Amino acid sequence: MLKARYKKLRHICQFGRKELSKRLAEFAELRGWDEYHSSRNLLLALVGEVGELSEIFQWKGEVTKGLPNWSCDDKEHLEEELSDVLLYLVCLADVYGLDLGQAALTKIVKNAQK
Ligand SMILES: Nc1ccn([C@H]2C[C@H](O)[C@@H](COP(=O)(O)OP(=O)(O)OP(=O)(O)O)O2)c(=O)n1
Repeated sequence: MLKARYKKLRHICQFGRKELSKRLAEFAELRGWDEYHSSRNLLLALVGEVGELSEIFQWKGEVTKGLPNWSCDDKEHLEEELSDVLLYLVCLADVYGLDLGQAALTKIVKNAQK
């Protein structure tokens, strides 16, 4: 049961990661940004986006799970910043030739064994 669920999750992760990687690679190629997507640049861009994500919560105090009091615009902004972090993370893993979805699933298994 658990094995089947893990297999399904792995399949979904792989599909999602491949789709993201493919679209990101197409986008970068179209704009001629390939040469800028070095490990260093992507890492700095990732940190920058984590900063932008943090700014959303800066000085606001704790938020309620599910963000029931947030406006649609604020939630959309949050979605965008979270996505930017994810996209740079996927780009970075692609530069290293790593399967991030698989690595994350493996890490979850390792965490559970600790
Ligand atoms: N060389 C680049 C530059 C950007 N992007 C993509 C990845 C992110 O999803 C998004 C980040 O774009 P911006 O740096 O313009 O950041 P924001 O979208 O957050 O804009 P702003 O900082 O104006 O809110 O664009 C990319 O793949 N490669």
